[in-house]
Amino acid sequence: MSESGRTPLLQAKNLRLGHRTGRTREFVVAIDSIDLTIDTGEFISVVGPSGCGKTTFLEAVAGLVPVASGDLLVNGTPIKGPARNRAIVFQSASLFPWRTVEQNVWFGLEVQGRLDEAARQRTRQLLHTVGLEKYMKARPDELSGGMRQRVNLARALAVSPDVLLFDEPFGALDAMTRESLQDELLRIWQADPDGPKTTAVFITHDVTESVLLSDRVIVLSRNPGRIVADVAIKAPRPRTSAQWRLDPKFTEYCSEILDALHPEQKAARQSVTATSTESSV
Ligand SMILES: Nc1ncnc2c1ncn2[C@@H]1O[C@H](COP(=O)(O)OP(=O)(O)OP(=O)(O)O)[C@@H](O)[C@H]1O
Repeated sequence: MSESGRTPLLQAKNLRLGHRTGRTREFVVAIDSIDLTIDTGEFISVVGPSGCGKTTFLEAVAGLVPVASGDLLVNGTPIKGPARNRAIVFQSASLFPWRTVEQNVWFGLEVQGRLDEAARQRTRQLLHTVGLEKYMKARPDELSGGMRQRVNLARALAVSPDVLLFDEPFGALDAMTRESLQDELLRIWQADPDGPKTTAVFITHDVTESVLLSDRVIVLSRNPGRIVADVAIKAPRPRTSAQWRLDPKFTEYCSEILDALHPEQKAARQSVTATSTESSV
């Protein structure tokens, strides 16, 4: 059990990650000496400068990048490779163009040999949740970028993973679509009255997005990535986007995270009286 009394879903202990590159296969460190515990049901965002190792961390949790040293555990078990209990939502929706929307959503269940009536029912329910039930029979090329990303999200949720990994899922969308999908994700995440069963690790460059969605925001330093701040976002759930964005505490959290990201700019930021909350790393 962790301090919160909840079961740790994910644990990193003195974790070091990197990549072998070039002809000499030289090891380049991406993440260094990270200690992190994530509880079941928590929504965690990871922010940090470009190249600090956010994607590398996510890929290691997905089992796509090996652990160089230290430990990386899911449910107390070392991660050795990809597994059913972890699903990724990438920046660009990687849908099969020849399959309909519903066939894309139930793809993971089909691969697992679980495509029964309950799976079809779950698919319909998820498409209703993401507002796409009318498009069940459509092909991906008939959808907008935002709609495709909704299908992507429904597909990841369909396999009921223990942990859902988001690699800047809204990064390629225009500002309005991004905001509406952020609101939607917030709603979906809080839809279960017993609390979310899925744990989320969400990579983003957008500080406001991290504060909007998360229970905690982890701030990484420049390459190699080390944790420089772990900010608990104490906003009650269910929270609504419109209400939470206008709360003065929302701006305070954004400033705290920006200060951790760019300590050299802290004094300049404090001298600006009217600060904008639309901030990217
Ligand atoms: N496949 C790879 N082979 C070699 N080096 C890599 C590979 N992928 C990433 N790196 C290096 O590892 C470091 C961390 O990269 P990573 O993509 O994890 O950072 P990031 O924080 O996600 O960056 P960004 O925000 O720009 O997406 C960088 O120095 C990068 O050049």
